Amino acid sequence: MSSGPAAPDWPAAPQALPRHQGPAEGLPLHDSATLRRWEAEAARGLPPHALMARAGAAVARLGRALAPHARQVWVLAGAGNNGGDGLVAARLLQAAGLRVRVWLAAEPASGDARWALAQARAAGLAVLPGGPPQPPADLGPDDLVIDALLGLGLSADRAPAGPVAAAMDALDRLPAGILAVDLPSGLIADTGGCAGRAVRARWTLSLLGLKPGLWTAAGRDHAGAIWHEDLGAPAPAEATTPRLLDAPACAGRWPQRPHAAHKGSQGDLWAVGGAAGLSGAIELAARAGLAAGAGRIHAVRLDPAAAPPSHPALMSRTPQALQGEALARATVVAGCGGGAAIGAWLPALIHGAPRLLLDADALNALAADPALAQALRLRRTSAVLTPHPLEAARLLGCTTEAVQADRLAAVRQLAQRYGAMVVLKGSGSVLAAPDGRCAINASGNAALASGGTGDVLAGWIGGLWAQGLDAWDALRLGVWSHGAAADAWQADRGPGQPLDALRLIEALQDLPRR
Ligand SMILES: NC(=O)C1=CN([C@@H]2O[C@H](COP(=O)(O)OP(=O)(O)OC[C@H]3O[C@@H](n4cnc5c(N)ncnc54)[C@H](OP(=O)(O)O)[C@@H]3O)[C@@H](O)[C@H]2O)[C@@H](O)CC1
Ligand SMILES: [K+]
Repeated sequence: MSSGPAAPDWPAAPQALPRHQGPAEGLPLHDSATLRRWEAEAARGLPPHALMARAGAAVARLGRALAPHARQVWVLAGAGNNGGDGLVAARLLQAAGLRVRVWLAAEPASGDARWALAQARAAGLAVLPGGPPQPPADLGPDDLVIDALLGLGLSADRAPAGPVAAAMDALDRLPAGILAVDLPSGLIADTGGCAGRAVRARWTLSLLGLKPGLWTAAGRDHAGAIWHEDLGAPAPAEATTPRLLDAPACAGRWPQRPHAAHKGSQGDLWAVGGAAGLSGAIELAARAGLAAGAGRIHAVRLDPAAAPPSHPALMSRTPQALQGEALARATVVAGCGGGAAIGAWLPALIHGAPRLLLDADALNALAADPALAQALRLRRTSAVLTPHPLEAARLLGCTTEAVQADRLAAVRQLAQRYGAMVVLKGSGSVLAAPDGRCAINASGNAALASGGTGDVLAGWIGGLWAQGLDAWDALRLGVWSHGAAADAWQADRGPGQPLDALRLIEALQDLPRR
């Protein structure tokens, strides 16, 4: 007979899934209102406390896997159901033989969390609400900390104060890895903003459904590596539910390159910009289009005094060359380094280019001229806009802060207002189409925060689009692979180094096309 601790009563629940598993169009990302509704519906068909029991078991199981050498665990639990999940995990981890200490913010109010507390106490855990959050003195780097302070029930409009704030202070100073339950406490599930502040976790186990805020705005900096546990009740998704844009969502979507391909079969890309002093931007876009595999690349300088492209495979053109047959066949990337001069050419491009991507100064021209916006809306074929937050704010007539406060809402509004597909760049780029589809990009890192990487993105998307992909696929693949190239580059070097735009193009060429 075993003399060790009793085996924990792991309730039956599906294994936690690594994040790269899901349907081809991408894992659904659910907003908090939808999850609340779904939680209530799922709970109706289950025995009492089943969802919390499964959630806590999944947290305990993942914690054991992520910190296999942990000897002790410190669980910080709030007074809501997020804390209840933490209390279930605490009980199971203790039953598995770990030394467990629990700090509880206040006496729980909900029935589920009260049940979890009673079970924990019955199992011998000393849990007294309140008191200063004091970590175990000998907590080491291999040990585990569980952040169960705040989850989906966070009130976004008030910064944590009192005991919860004190617990967050304590979490800031710990040597051990932090596993956040459902969300890093303080992170706003729907937007990725922070309610004043948020915990920086090493790992997050997202429960029931994945939340958009884990991947955009401040989410990436706070969530660490993201895991998902659907609690045996995967939330249903609709066509307009945002999707996670990751490697599986892009697999098999690269343009075809048949053996008999020739430059005429791989599309004509025209990069239009290059005002005096800004010719580098257009060259970067054109080179990226070339790297993407477009057949013929034309670099159009709006100012004859601008330097011609230096890459020998690029054709230097005047804007007058882009009309008639050439325009009717073209994929046009307009605005990189375009200066104010691009505005005069936009009506013809909006009217005549079957595939049109607007970036940088073309977006500024669009924001300043309602007639251009109207012409864009009336186009019968797709257009793509690639604003960064400041350009998005100009296009929406609001502040950059307002755009960043709800990036998904902003990109959806842009897609509706301009009748175009839009990527709002920044940490966790968000994408939307006028028909309501949207996505959040999971790839990319801060190495991309350097001059010219946006020009590369525009040309890269254009180069993929020119080869016959549908606009939404070109946008999705282009955004994801741009970030994935930076991730591959960083994986070789570690974080902290910026990636210059020319090296980014090389990294894009090196990316396997699977
Ligand atoms: N839905 C699901 O998918 C499932 C949900 N499950 C779990 O339940 C969690 C949601 O639980 P929940 O609704 O009880 O809310 P929760 O996150 O514990 O927060 C409430 C507590 O926080 C406090 N508080 C709030 N804002 C604050 C602030 N700014 N600053 C300071 N305090 C603040 C608030 O205090 P009060 O407002 O009452 O003063 C109250 O004490 C979810 O994330 C998941 O872990 C799973 O068990 C099963 C499936
Ligand atoms: K949490």
